[in-house]
Amino acid sequence: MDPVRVGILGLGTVGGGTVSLLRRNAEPLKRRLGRALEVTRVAVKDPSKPRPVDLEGIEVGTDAESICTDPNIDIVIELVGGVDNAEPLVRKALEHGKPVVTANKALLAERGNELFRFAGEQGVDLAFEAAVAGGIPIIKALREGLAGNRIESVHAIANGTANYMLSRMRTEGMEFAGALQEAQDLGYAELDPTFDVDGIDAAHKLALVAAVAFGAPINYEALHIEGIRSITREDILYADELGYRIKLLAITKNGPGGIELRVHPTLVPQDTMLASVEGVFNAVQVVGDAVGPTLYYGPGAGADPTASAVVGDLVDVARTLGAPPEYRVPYLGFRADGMQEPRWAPVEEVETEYYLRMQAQDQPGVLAQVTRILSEEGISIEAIRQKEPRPGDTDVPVVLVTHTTKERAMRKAVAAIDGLDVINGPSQLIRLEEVDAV
Ligand SMILES: NC(=O)C1=CN([C@@H]2O[C@H](COP(=O)(O)OP(=O)(O)OC[C@H]3O[C@@H](n4cnc5c(N)ncnc54)[C@H](O)[C@@H]3O)[C@@H](O)[C@H]2O)C=CC1
Ligand SMILES: N[C@@H](CC=O)C(=O)O
Ligand code: NA
Repeated sequence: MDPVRVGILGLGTVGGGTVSLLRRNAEPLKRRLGRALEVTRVAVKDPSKPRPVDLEGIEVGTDAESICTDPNIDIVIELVGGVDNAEPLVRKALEHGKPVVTANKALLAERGNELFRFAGEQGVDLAFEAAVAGGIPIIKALREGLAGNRIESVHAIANGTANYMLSRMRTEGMEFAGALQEAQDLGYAELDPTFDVDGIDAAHKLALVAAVAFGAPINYEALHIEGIRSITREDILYADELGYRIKLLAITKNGPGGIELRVHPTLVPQDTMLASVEGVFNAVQVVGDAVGPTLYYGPGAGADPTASAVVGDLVDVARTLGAPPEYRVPYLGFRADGMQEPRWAPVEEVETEYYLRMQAQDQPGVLAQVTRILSEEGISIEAIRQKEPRPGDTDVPVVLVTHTTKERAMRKAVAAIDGLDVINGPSQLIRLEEVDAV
Protein backbone atom coordinates (compact mmCIF):
# COMPACT_ATOMS: atom_id res chain seq x y z
CA MET A 1 0.00 0.00 0.00
CA ASP A 2 1.05 3.58 -0.54
CA PRO A 3 2.63 5.37 2.39
CA VAL A 4 0.50 7.67 4.56
CA ARG A 5 1.77 11.16 3.73
CA VAL A 6 2.21 13.35 6.77
CA GLY A 7 2.73 17.11 6.97
CA ILE A 8 4.13 18.63 10.15
CA LEU A 9 3.59 22.25 11.17
CA GLY A 10 6.35 23.47 13.51
CA LEU A 11 9.74 21.87 14.00
CA GLY A 12 10.61 22.84 17.59
CA THR A 13 11.02 20.46 20.54
CA VAL A 14 8.02 18.25 19.74
CA GLY A 15 8.09 18.62 15.95
CA GLY A 16 11.77 17.68 15.83
CA GLY A 17 11.15 14.78 18.24
CA THR A 18 8.30 13.53 16.06
CA VAL A 19 10.33 13.54 12.83
CA SER A 20 13.17 11.69 14.60
CA LEU A 21 10.87 9.12 16.16
CA LEU A 22 9.09 8.40 12.89
CA ARG A 23 12.46 7.79 11.25
CA ARG A 24 13.84 5.72 14.11
CA ASN A 25 10.83 3.43 14.42
CA ALA A 26 9.76 3.36 10.77
CA GLU A 27 10.09 -0.40 10.54
CA PRO A 28 7.91 -1.44 13.54
CA LEU A 29 5.43 1.32 12.68
CA LYS A 30 5.02 -0.14 9.21
CA ARG A 31 4.47 -3.58 10.72
CA ARG A 32 1.71 -2.14 12.96
CA LEU A 33 -0.04 -0.24 10.21
CA GLY A 34 0.69 -2.19 7.06
CA ARG A 35 1.73 1.11 5.46
CA ALA A 36 4.67 3.43 5.94
CA LEU A 37 4.19 6.74 7.74
CA GLU A 38 6.16 9.20 5.64
CA VAL A 39 6.74 12.83 6.56
CA THR A 40 6.75 14.52 3.17
CA ARG A 41 6.50 18.20 4.18
CA VAL A 42 7.30 20.32 7.25
CA ALA A 43 6.66 24.00 7.85
CA VAL A 44 9.15 26.04 9.89
CA LYS A 45 9.51 29.71 10.76
CA ASP A 46 13.20 29.94 9.89
CA PRO A 47 14.49 27.46 7.25
CA SER A 48 18.11 28.56 7.76
CA LYS A 49 18.13 27.48 11.41
CA PRO A 50 20.32 24.39 12.03
CA ARG A 51 18.22 21.54 13.48
CA PRO A 52 19.36 18.39 15.24
CA VAL A 53 17.13 16.23 13.08
CA ASP A 54 17.58 14.42 9.76
CA LEU A 55 15.33 16.15 7.21
CA GLU A 56 16.55 14.27 4.14
CA GLY A 57 13.75 13.69 1.63
CA ILE A 58 11.40 16.10 3.41
CA GLU A 59 10.25 19.32 1.74
CA VAL A 60 10.95 22.12 4.22
CA GLY A 61 9.13 25.43 3.73
CA THR A 62 7.62 28.34 5.59
CA ASP A 63 4.07 28.17 4.26
CA ALA A 64 2.21 26.14 6.89
CA GLU A 65 -1.17 26.85 5.33
CA SER A 66 -0.17 25.26 2.03
CA ILE A 67 0.44 21.97 3.87
CA CYS A 68 -3.11 22.14 5.25
CA THR A 69 -4.55 22.46 1.75
CA ASP A 70 -2.12 20.14 -0.09
CA PRO A 71 -4.01 17.29 -1.78
CA ASN A 72 -0.88 15.16 -1.42
CA ILE A 73 -0.97 15.31 2.39
CA ASP A 74 -3.14 12.75 4.22
CA ILE A 75 -2.66 13.84 7.85
CA VAL A 76 -1.53 17.15 9.38
CA ILE A 77 0.34 17.34 12.69
CA GLU A 78 0.05 20.75 14.35
CA LEU A 79 3.00 21.54 16.61
CA VAL A 80 3.35 25.31 16.23
CA GLY A 81 1.64 26.04 19.59
CA GLY A 82 -0.38 29.10 20.59
CA VAL A 83 -4.09 29.66 20.08
CA ASP A 84 -4.49 32.38 17.44
CA ASN A 85 -1.41 31.07 15.62
CA ALA A 86 -2.64 27.47 15.43
CA GLU A 87 -6.42 27.73 15.11
CA PRO A 88 -6.61 28.90 11.47
CA LEU A 89 -4.17 26.19 10.43
CA VAL A 90 -6.11 23.44 12.19
CA ARG A 91 -9.38 24.74 10.71
CA LYS A 92 -7.87 24.90 7.26
CA ALA A 93 -6.67 21.29 7.44
CA LEU A 94 -10.07 20.08 8.74
CA GLU A 95 -11.85 22.11 6.08
CA HIS A 96 -9.76 20.28 3.47
CA GLY A 97 -10.82 16.93 4.90
CA LYS A 98 -7.50 16.24 6.61
CA PRO A 99 -7.36 14.69 10.07
CA VAL A 100 -5.24 16.64 12.53
CA VAL A 101 -3.03 15.42 15.35
CA THR A 102 -2.10 18.13 17.85
CA ALA A 103 -0.25 18.55 21.16
CA ASN A 104 -1.83 21.95 21.67
CA LYS A 105 -3.76 21.97 24.94
CA ALA A 106 -4.12 25.77 25.01
CA LEU A 107 -5.91 25.67 21.67
CA LEU A 108 -8.26 22.85 22.64
CA ALA A 109 -8.98 24.15 26.16
CA GLU A 110 -10.01 27.51 24.73
CA ARG A 111 -11.45 26.61 21.31
CA GLY A 112 -11.91 22.84 21.52
CA ASN A 113 -15.72 22.77 21.59
CA GLU A 114 -15.91 24.65 18.28
CA LEU A 115 -13.01 22.73 16.73
CA PHE A 116 -14.41 19.29 17.64
CA ARG A 117 -17.81 20.37 16.30
CA PHE A 118 -16.20 21.49 13.05
CA ALA A 119 -14.11 18.30 12.78
CA GLY A 120 -17.34 16.32 13.30
CA GLU A 121 -19.06 18.25 10.52
CA GLN A 122 -16.10 17.54 8.26
CA GLY A 123 -16.12 13.87 9.31
CA VAL A 124 -12.42 13.84 10.18
CA ASP A 125 -10.36 13.05 13.24
CA LEU A 126 -8.82 15.55 15.65
CA ALA A 127 -6.52 13.70 18.04
CA PHE A 128 -4.78 15.18 21.08
CA GLU A 129 -3.13 12.56 23.30
CA ALA A 130 0.10 14.56 23.46
CA ALA A 131 -1.78 17.57 24.82
CA VAL A 132 -2.34 15.98 28.24
CA ALA A 133 0.42 14.58 30.44
CA GLY A 134 2.88 14.24 27.55
CA GLY A 135 3.83 10.62 26.99
CA ILE A 136 1.22 9.10 29.35
CA PRO A 137 -1.65 7.70 27.25
CA ILE A 138 -4.22 9.13 29.64
CA ILE A 139 -6.73 10.29 27.04
CA LYS A 140 -6.86 6.77 25.62
CA ALA A 141 -7.21 5.31 29.11
CA LEU A 142 -10.11 7.61 30.03
CA ARG A 143 -11.84 7.47 26.66
CA GLU A 144 -11.53 3.75 26.06
CA GLY A 145 -10.04 1.65 28.85
CA LEU A 146 -12.22 3.14 31.59
CA ALA A 147 -15.38 3.57 29.49
CA GLY A 148 -17.28 1.14 31.74
CA ASN A 149 -16.93 3.44 34.74
CA ARG A 150 -18.53 6.51 36.16
CA ILE A 151 -15.43 8.55 36.90
CA GLU A 152 -15.43 9.86 40.48
CA SER A 153 -12.22 11.86 40.60
CA VAL A 154 -8.98 12.71 38.85
CA HIS A 155 -5.93 14.04 40.70
CA ALA A 156 -3.10 14.86 38.32
CA ILE A 157 0.44 16.12 38.41
CA ALA A 158 0.02 17.45 34.89
CA ASN A 159 2.75 20.02 34.45
CA GLY A 160 6.26 18.67 34.13
CA THR A 161 7.93 22.06 34.50
CA ALA A 162 6.21 22.92 37.79
CA ASN A 163 6.85 19.46 39.19
CA TYR A 164 10.48 19.65 38.11
CA MET A 165 10.83 23.03 39.81
CA LEU A 166 9.21 21.91 43.08
CA SER A 167 11.44 18.82 43.09
CA ARG A 168 14.62 20.84 42.52
CA MET A 169 13.61 23.37 45.17
CA ARG A 170 13.07 20.58 47.71
CA THR A 171 15.99 18.29 46.96
CA GLU A 172 18.66 20.79 45.89
CA GLY A 173 17.51 23.86 47.79
CA MET A 174 17.33 25.68 44.45
CA GLU A 175 15.71 29.05 44.06
CA PHE A 176 12.61 29.43 41.92
CA ALA A 177 14.30 31.24 39.00
CA GLY A 178 17.19 28.77 38.67
CA ALA A 179 14.85 25.79 38.71
CA LEU A 180 12.72 27.38 36.00
CA GLN A 181 15.75 28.09 33.82
CA GLU A 182 16.77 24.42 34.04
CA ALA A 183 13.29 23.28 32.96
CA GLN A 184 13.40 25.71 30.04
CA ASP A 185 16.85 24.48 28.98
CA LEU A 186 15.52 20.92 28.97
CA GLY A 187 12.67 21.83 26.56
CA TYR A 188 9.89 21.22 29.12
CA ALA A 189 8.49 24.73 29.47
CA GLU A 190 5.90 26.43 27.29
CA LEU A 191 6.98 29.28 25.02
CA ASP A 192 5.58 31.55 27.73
CA PRO A 193 6.75 29.79 30.93
CA THR A 194 4.27 31.74 33.05
CA PHE A 195 1.78 29.17 31.72
CA ASP A 196 3.72 26.47 33.58
CA VAL A 197 4.42 28.46 36.73
CA ASP A 198 0.97 29.99 37.11
CA GLY A 199 -0.98 26.78 36.64
CA ILE A 200 -2.42 27.77 33.26
CA ASP A 201 -0.92 24.86 31.33
CA ALA A 202 -2.13 22.37 33.94
CA ALA A 203 -5.55 24.06 33.76
CA HIS A 204 -5.66 23.67 29.97
CA LYS A 205 -4.98 19.97 30.44
CA LEU A 206 -7.52 19.63 33.23
CA ALA A 207 -10.24 21.23 31.11
CA LEU A 208 -9.67 18.45 28.55
CA VAL A 209 -9.45 15.69 31.15
CA ALA A 210 -12.72 16.75 32.79
CA ALA A 211 -14.52 16.74 29.45
CA VAL A 212 -13.30 13.21 28.71
CA ALA A 213 -13.89 11.97 32.26
CA PHE A 214 -17.42 13.33 32.70
CA GLY A 215 -18.71 13.63 29.13
CA ALA A 216 -19.08 17.38 29.59
CA PRO A 217 -18.31 20.23 27.19
CA ILE A 218 -14.84 21.71 27.70
CA ASN A 219 -15.18 24.54 30.20
CA TYR A 220 -11.88 26.30 30.84
CA GLU A 221 -13.74 29.31 32.27
CA ALA A 222 -15.09 27.24 35.18
CA LEU A 223 -11.59 26.45 36.45
CA HIS A 224 -10.08 27.80 39.65
CA ILE A 225 -6.35 28.29 38.97
CA GLU A 226 -3.43 29.00 41.30
CA GLY A 227 0.23 28.44 40.41
CA ILE A 228 3.40 27.77 42.38
CA ARG A 229 4.84 31.29 42.46
CA SER A 230 3.97 31.82 46.14
CA ILE A 231 5.46 28.53 47.33
CA THR A 232 8.58 29.13 49.38
CA ARG A 233 11.29 26.71 50.35
CA GLU A 234 10.08 27.19 53.92
CA ASP A 235 6.64 25.84 52.98
CA ILE A 236 8.28 22.85 51.29
CA LEU A 237 10.33 22.13 54.43
CA TYR A 238 7.44 22.62 56.88
CA ALA A 239 5.20 20.40 54.75
CA ASP A 240 7.96 17.78 54.79
CA GLU A 241 8.14 17.90 58.60
CA LEU A 242 4.38 17.43 58.79
CA GLY A 243 4.59 14.38 56.48
CA TYR A 244 3.57 15.97 53.17
CA ARG A 245 4.97 16.98 49.76
CA ILE A 246 3.80 20.06 47.92
CA LYS A 247 2.64 19.29 44.37
CA LEU A 248 0.85 21.37 41.77
CA LEU A 249 -2.30 19.26 41.42
CA ALA A 250 -4.98 19.45 38.78
CA ILE A 251 -8.14 18.09 40.37
CA THR A 252 -11.57 17.33 39.00
CA LYS A 253 -14.10 15.41 40.99
CA ASN A 254 -17.74 14.93 41.62
CA GLY A 255 -17.89 16.89 44.90
CA PRO A 256 -20.75 18.01 47.16
CA GLY A 257 -21.23 21.23 45.14
CA GLY A 258 -20.98 19.66 41.66
CA ILE A 259 -18.02 18.91 39.41
CA GLU A 260 -14.94 20.60 40.85
CA LEU A 261 -12.27 21.93 38.50
CA ARG A 262 -9.23 23.30 40.26
CA VAL A 263 -5.47 23.64 39.84
CA HIS A 264 -3.44 24.68 42.85
CA PRO A 265 -0.43 23.77 44.95
CA THR A 266 -1.48 20.96 47.25
CA LEU A 267 -0.06 19.14 50.26
CA VAL A 268 -0.13 15.41 49.49
CA PRO A 269 0.70 12.78 52.15
CA GLN A 270 4.27 11.57 51.70
CA ASP A 271 3.28 7.90 51.73
CA THR A 272 1.13 8.21 48.58
CA MET A 273 2.39 7.41 45.11
CA LEU A 274 1.49 10.90 43.88
CA ALA A 275 3.84 12.40 46.47
CA SER A 276 6.76 10.40 45.11
CA VAL A 277 6.40 11.69 41.55
CA GLU A 278 9.50 13.80 40.98
CA GLY A 279 11.10 15.88 38.25
CA VAL A 280 9.47 16.10 34.84
CA PHE A 281 7.33 13.04 35.54
CA ASN A 282 3.56 13.35 35.58
CA ALA A 283 1.01 11.10 37.23
CA VAL A 284 -2.74 10.93 36.88
CA GLN A 285 -4.75 9.18 39.56
CA VAL A 286 -8.23 8.27 38.36
CA VAL A 287 -10.93 6.77 40.56
CA GLY A 288 -13.73 4.97 38.72
CA ASP A 289 -16.78 3.49 40.46
CA ALA A 290 -16.03 0.01 39.13
CA VAL A 291 -12.26 -0.09 38.90
CA GLY A 292 -11.47 1.94 42.06
CA PRO A 293 -8.25 3.95 42.19
CA THR A 294 -5.83 3.66 39.25
CA LEU A 295 -2.59 5.51 38.55
CA TYR A 296 -0.90 6.43 35.27
CA TYR A 297 2.71 7.55 35.48
CA GLY A 298 5.33 8.70 33.00
CA PRO A 299 7.24 11.63 31.50
CA GLY A 300 5.00 14.64 31.03
CA ALA A 301 7.15 16.73 28.69
CA GLY A 302 10.19 16.64 26.46
CA ALA A 303 10.83 15.76 22.81
CA ASP A 304 10.75 11.96 22.81
CA PRO A 305 7.94 11.35 25.33
CA THR A 306 5.66 13.87 23.65
CA ALA A 307 6.54 12.50 20.22
CA SER A 308 5.54 9.08 21.55
CA ALA A 309 2.00 10.37 22.13
CA VAL A 310 1.90 12.21 18.78
CA VAL A 311 2.95 9.10 16.88
CA GLY A 312 0.50 6.95 18.86
CA ASP A 313 -2.29 9.23 17.67
CA LEU A 314 -0.90 9.22 14.16
CA VAL A 315 -1.13 5.42 14.03
CA ASP A 316 -4.74 5.51 15.32
CA VAL A 317 -5.75 8.16 12.83
CA ALA A 318 -3.96 6.46 9.93
CA ARG A 319 -5.75 3.17 10.68
CA THR A 320 -9.17 4.70 10.16
CA LEU A 321 -8.28 7.07 7.30
CA GLY A 322 -11.29 7.28 5.05
CA ALA A 323 -13.44 5.09 7.33
CA PRO A 324 -16.92 6.35 8.27
CA PRO A 325 -16.78 8.45 11.46
CA GLU A 326 -18.95 5.98 13.42
CA TYR A 327 -16.04 3.51 13.26
CA ARG A 328 -13.90 5.92 15.27
CA VAL A 329 -13.85 6.63 19.02
CA PRO A 330 -15.62 9.98 19.60
CA TYR A 331 -13.18 12.84 20.14
CA LEU A 332 -13.99 13.19 23.84
CA GLY A 333 -15.11 9.59 24.40
CA PHE A 334 -18.82 10.46 24.39
CA ARG A 335 -20.94 11.02 21.31
CA ALA A 336 -21.57 14.72 20.62
CA ASP A 337 -25.29 14.22 21.40
CA GLY A 338 -24.37 12.39 24.62
CA MET A 339 -22.43 15.28 26.19
CA GLN A 340 -24.09 16.88 29.22
CA GLU A 341 -23.40 20.21 30.94
CA PRO A 342 -22.99 19.43 34.65
CA ARG A 343 -23.19 21.79 37.62
CA TRP A 344 -19.65 23.12 37.99
CA ALA A 345 -18.88 23.65 41.69
CA PRO A 346 -17.72 27.15 42.70
CA VAL A 347 -14.42 26.90 44.58
CA GLU A 348 -16.04 28.37 47.72
CA GLU A 349 -18.03 25.14 48.00
CA VAL A 350 -15.00 22.87 47.85
CA GLU A 351 -14.38 20.93 51.06
CA THR A 352 -10.83 20.01 51.92
CA GLU A 353 -8.15 20.28 54.57
CA TYR A 354 -5.73 23.22 54.70
CA TYR A 355 -2.18 24.10 55.60
CA LEU A 356 -1.89 27.63 56.99
CA ARG A 357 1.41 29.43 57.65
CA MET A 358 1.26 32.69 59.56
CA GLN A 359 3.93 35.16 60.65
CA ALA A 360 3.06 35.87 64.29
CA GLN A 361 4.45 38.27 66.86
CA ASP A 362 6.24 36.34 69.57
CA GLN A 363 4.01 37.19 72.53
CA PRO A 364 1.54 35.34 74.78
CA GLY A 365 -2.04 34.87 73.60
CA VAL A 366 -1.42 34.94 69.83
CA LEU A 367 -2.26 31.30 69.27
CA ALA A 368 -5.40 31.67 71.40
CA GLN A 369 -6.62 34.49 69.13
CA VAL A 370 -5.96 32.42 66.00
CA THR A 371 -7.67 29.29 67.33
CA ARG A 372 -10.66 31.36 68.50
CA ILE A 373 -11.22 32.71 64.99
CA LEU A 374 -10.94 29.24 63.48
CA SER A 375 -13.37 27.77 65.99
CA GLU A 376 -15.88 30.61 65.35
CA GLU A 377 -15.90 29.43 61.69
CA GLY A 378 -16.37 25.82 62.79
CA ILE A 379 -12.84 24.86 61.70
CA SER A 380 -11.00 22.32 63.80
CA ILE A 381 -7.24 21.97 63.94
CA GLU A 382 -5.40 18.73 63.30
CA ALA A 383 -1.88 19.97 64.07
CA ILE A 384 -0.26 23.27 65.03
CA ARG A 385 3.45 24.09 65.30
CA GLN A 386 5.44 27.18 66.14
CA LYS A 387 8.74 27.37 64.22
CA GLU A 388 12.06 29.04 64.90
CA PRO A 389 12.16 32.64 63.65
CA ARG A 390 14.31 33.33 60.60
CA PRO A 391 17.68 34.90 61.49
CA GLY A 392 17.12 38.59 62.22
CA ASP A 393 13.32 38.22 62.33
CA THR A 394 11.22 39.08 65.33
CA ASP A 395 8.15 37.26 63.94
CA VAL A 396 7.77 33.54 64.41
CA PRO A 397 6.25 31.30 61.75
CA VAL A 398 3.24 29.34 63.01
CA VAL A 399 2.04 26.47 60.88
CA LEU A 400 -1.22 24.59 61.28
CA VAL A 401 -3.21 21.92 59.47
CA THR A 402 -6.99 21.88 59.69
CA HIS A 403 -9.55 19.11 59.44
CA THR A 404 -11.87 19.15 56.42
CA THR A 405 -13.76 22.40 56.06
CA LYS A 406 -15.53 24.46 53.41
CA GLU A 407 -13.35 26.86 51.44
CA ARG A 408 -15.77 29.71 52.16
CA ALA A 409 -15.28 29.31 55.94
CA MET A 410 -11.52 28.99 55.60
CA ARG A 411 -11.18 32.14 53.51
CA LYS A 412 -13.27 34.08 56.03
CA ALA A 413 -11.14 32.82 58.90
CA VAL A 414 -7.85 33.69 57.15
CA ALA A 415 -9.10 37.21 56.39
CA ALA A 416 -9.90 37.66 60.09
CA ILE A 417 -6.55 36.17 61.18
CA ASP A 418 -4.65 38.46 58.80
CA GLY A 419 -6.56 41.38 60.34
CA LEU A 420 -5.13 40.68 63.79
CA ASP A 421 -2.48 43.17 64.99
CA VAL A 422 -0.31 40.26 66.09
CA ILE A 423 -0.20 38.65 62.63
CA ASN A 424 1.89 39.98 59.76
CA GLY A 425 -0.22 38.91 56.81
CA PRO A 426 -0.92 37.79 54.24
CA SER A 427 -0.72 34.26 55.55
CA GLN A 428 0.06 31.34 53.29
CA LEU A 429 -2.92 29.04 52.67
CA ILE A 430 -2.39 25.78 50.78
CA ARG A 431 -5.02 23.08 50.30
CA LEU A 432 -4.33 19.52 51.43
CA GLU A 433 -5.77 16.41 49.76
CA GLU A 434 -5.99 12.95 51.27
CA VAL A 435 -5.82 11.07 47.94
CA ASP A 436 -6.93 7.41 47.86
CA ALA A 437 -4.19 4.81 48.20
CA VAL A 438 -3.58 3.03 44.90
N1 LIG B 1 7.67 20.79 24.86
C1 LIG B 1 6.93 19.84 25.44
O1 LIG B 1 7.43 19.06 26.25
C2 LIG B 1 5.49 19.72 25.12
C3 LIG B 1 4.85 20.62 24.27
N2 LIG B 1 3.52 20.44 23.98
C4 LIG B 1 2.85 21.32 23.04
O2 LIG B 1 3.41 21.08 21.76
C5 LIG B 1 3.36 22.26 20.98
C6 LIG B 1 4.76 22.59 20.48
O3 LIG B 1 5.57 22.78 21.60
P1 LIG B 1 7.18 22.84 21.49
O4 LIG B 1 7.64 21.95 20.43
O5 LIG B 1 7.68 22.67 22.87
O6 LIG B 1 7.35 24.35 21.05
P2 LIG B 1 8.59 25.01 20.30
O7 LIG B 1 8.50 26.47 20.56
O8 LIG B 1 9.84 24.30 20.62
O9 LIG B 1 8.23 24.70 18.78
C7 LIG B 1 7.26 25.37 18.04
C8 LIG B 1 7.87 25.66 16.70
O10 LIG B 1 6.87 26.10 15.80
C9 LIG B 1 7.41 27.14 15.01
N3 LIG B 1 6.29 27.88 14.46
C10 LIG B 1 5.46 28.75 15.10
N4 LIG B 1 4.54 29.22 14.24
C11 LIG B 1 4.80 28.65 13.04
C12 LIG B 1 4.19 28.73 11.77
N5 LIG B 1 3.13 29.51 11.55
N6 LIG B 1 4.72 28.01 10.75
C13 LIG B 1 5.80 27.23 10.95
N7 LIG B 1 6.42 27.10 12.13
C14 LIG B 1 5.91 27.80 13.17
C15 LIG B 1 8.30 27.92 15.95
O11 LIG B 1 9.25 28.66 15.25
C16 LIG B 1 8.92 26.77 16.77
O12 LIG B 1 10.11 26.30 16.17
C17 LIG B 1 2.75 23.33 21.88
O13 LIG B 1 1.37 23.39 21.64
C18 LIG B 1 3.02 22.80 23.28
O14 LIG B 1 2.09 23.25 24.22
C19 LIG B 1 2.79 19.42 24.51
C20 LIG B 1 3.36 18.51 25.35
C21 LIG B 1 4.76 18.62 25.75
N1 LIG C 1 5.14 22.80 29.50
C1 LIG C 1 4.49 21.54 29.64
C2 LIG C 1 4.82 20.66 28.47
C3 LIG C 1 3.95 19.51 28.39
O1 LIG C 1 2.74 19.59 28.25
C4 LIG C 1 4.93 20.89 30.94
O2 LIG C 1 5.91 21.34 31.52
O3 LIG C 1 4.27 19.95 31.37
NA1 NA D 1 -0.86 11.95 26.93
